[in-house]
Amino acid sequence: ENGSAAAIPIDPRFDIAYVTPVTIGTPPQTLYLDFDTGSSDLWVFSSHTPESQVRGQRIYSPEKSSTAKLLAGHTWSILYGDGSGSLGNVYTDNFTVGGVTVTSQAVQTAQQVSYSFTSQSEIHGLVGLGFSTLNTVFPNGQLTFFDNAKSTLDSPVFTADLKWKKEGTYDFGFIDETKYTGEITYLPVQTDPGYWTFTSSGYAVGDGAFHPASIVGIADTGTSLTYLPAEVVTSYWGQVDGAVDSDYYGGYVFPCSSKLPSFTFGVGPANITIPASYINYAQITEGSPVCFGGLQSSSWLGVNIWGDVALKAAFVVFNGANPPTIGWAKK
Ligand SMILES: O=C(CCCl)NNC1=[NH+]CCN1
Repeated sequence: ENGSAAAIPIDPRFDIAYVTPVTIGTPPQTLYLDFDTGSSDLWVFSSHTPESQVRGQRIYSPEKSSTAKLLAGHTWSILYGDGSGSLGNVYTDNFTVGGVTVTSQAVQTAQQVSYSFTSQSEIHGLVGLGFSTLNTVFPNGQLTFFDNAKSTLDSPVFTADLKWKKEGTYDFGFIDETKYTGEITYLPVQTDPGYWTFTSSGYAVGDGAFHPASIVGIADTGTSLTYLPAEVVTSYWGQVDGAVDSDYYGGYVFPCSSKLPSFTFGVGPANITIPASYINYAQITEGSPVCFGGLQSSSWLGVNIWGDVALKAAFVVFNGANPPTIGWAKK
């Protein structure tokens, strides 16, 4: 059975993250979760989360679900690239997204969450869509929702159609031809250690020359911005009046009044262009004349991340066949 679910930006001002409605248990409990191709744990705020760490989030209460079963002796603990994290224990229960149901999905209930999760009331947990090898449940790693659902889908794929300051969609099991233009370019995926890792064929700043390069990075719906090698982002921000790489603000900032170029990245023989407006990410604080860039250096990260700023410029196919591939199309 295929499915389709909304990807809703959690903030009307800028696209920090996108959440998608899911139901868990019997009777169904609805939560809004952040679908994250950059990790592989499905965890939720729960009745096991200390109330001091819950600030407006909906919670999953396994004790209120007749189909919930404790996965005895199993725990989990995850740390994300941005320093946020959470930990807890594990149940299995019925899990439905956009009409696709997995019975006995591992649902990781949080017993601790870091402050950045506590402070974001619109995110009630995450659904990892990376490869299951990254799952942190101990002693037995669990399968992602997509790995569990794959065999019931018409095709072992899911697609991301994220949008700038608008609601997009995640589709499961099929490719909706109305959501993109031209052809989809498929690239090989390196599945070790478990991210959707692919190699971009280069970049261009605005209308400038295309620079062939091999940029190895991950397609990560769970990261807001895009982090690329220092020489790439330096050549981009060098074209922006007043842009500086600020230690104080923790990245490239620029005068909100400055004109930004677009950014184009290669996907095989094709390319995707990120409009300048997507890279004008946000004012430092409400009303500030200082703006924070959506394109930042990856040098401190150790990995290049094609986050939402890049993904929302494309229609992206996460093909879970053997071998997996990733498809990119303009839209
Ligand atoms: O952790 C990462 C980066 C992996 Cl290199 N992405 N996913 C995510 N989820 C919450 C914050 N970031």
